Amino acid sequence: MAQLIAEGPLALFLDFDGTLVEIAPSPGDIDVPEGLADRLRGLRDRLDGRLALVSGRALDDLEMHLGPCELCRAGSHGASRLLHDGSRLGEAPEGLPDDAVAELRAYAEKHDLYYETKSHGGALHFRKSPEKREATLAFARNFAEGRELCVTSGKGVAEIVRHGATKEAAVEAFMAIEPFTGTTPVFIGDDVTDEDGFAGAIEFGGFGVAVGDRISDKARYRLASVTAVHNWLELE
Ligand SMILES: O=P(O)(O)OC[C@H]1O[C@H](O[C@H]2O[C@H](CO)[C@@H](O)[C@H](O)[C@H]2O)[C@H](O)[C@@H](O)[C@@H]1O
Repeated sequence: MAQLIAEGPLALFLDFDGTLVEIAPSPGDIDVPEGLADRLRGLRDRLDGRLALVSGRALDDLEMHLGPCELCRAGSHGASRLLHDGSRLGEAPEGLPDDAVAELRAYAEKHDLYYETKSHGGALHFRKSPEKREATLAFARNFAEGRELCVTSGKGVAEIVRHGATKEAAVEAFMAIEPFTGTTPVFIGDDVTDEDGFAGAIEFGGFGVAVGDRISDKARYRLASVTAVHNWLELE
């Protein structure tokens, strides 16, 4: 980090689950290291404000776990973006219609999955029953077809999202404004949707860093674990 910062102005984009916090059996079970928000604010200051969290979670969910964070942040896979002072960057995300949510909930209940409401879509979690992966993804794809929605898959989850809700779009939105613009972006993430974030970083002359074992198509570097991320970012 110190070497990169010394080489030129750097912007950091950080995924949340699986990157800053360990994956847990269900979304509400994560263990957020004490003082994480404080340490991220320290890193933000070290980067003169050029740090943004980019998560699949809805922003209110992210803040429920982190506390008021005063960081630039994108939630809902990039669809909802706030600046560090809480002002909005771009449009607010649009939720799914009530009948669509009811149908997704009913499917989750019937198949004993956890349904997570998102401000831009919904997520069917099958982490506790990995054998349900293919059937859940097939249902989600079929559901999205014809509704102008699309499906993203992640670790133990099938998510129904609106088109354009990508981490690449989030990187592009932040890189278009001060203090990010003209700097070199680095995106760190562990999951499939982070590939879009890596693409966004590459677009602006930067690079991606993959976390964990997942084979990445686009990342230039790898960090082995959440602990390695904390060490590299000097968040300890
Ligand atoms: O982009 P991220 O910040 O990494 O968010 C991706 C998804 O994270 C959450 O689900 C994942 O983490 C859960 C807790 O560790 C885990 O139980 C689940 O299996 C994972 O898919 C979150 O619930 C989703 O909304 C995010 O999209």
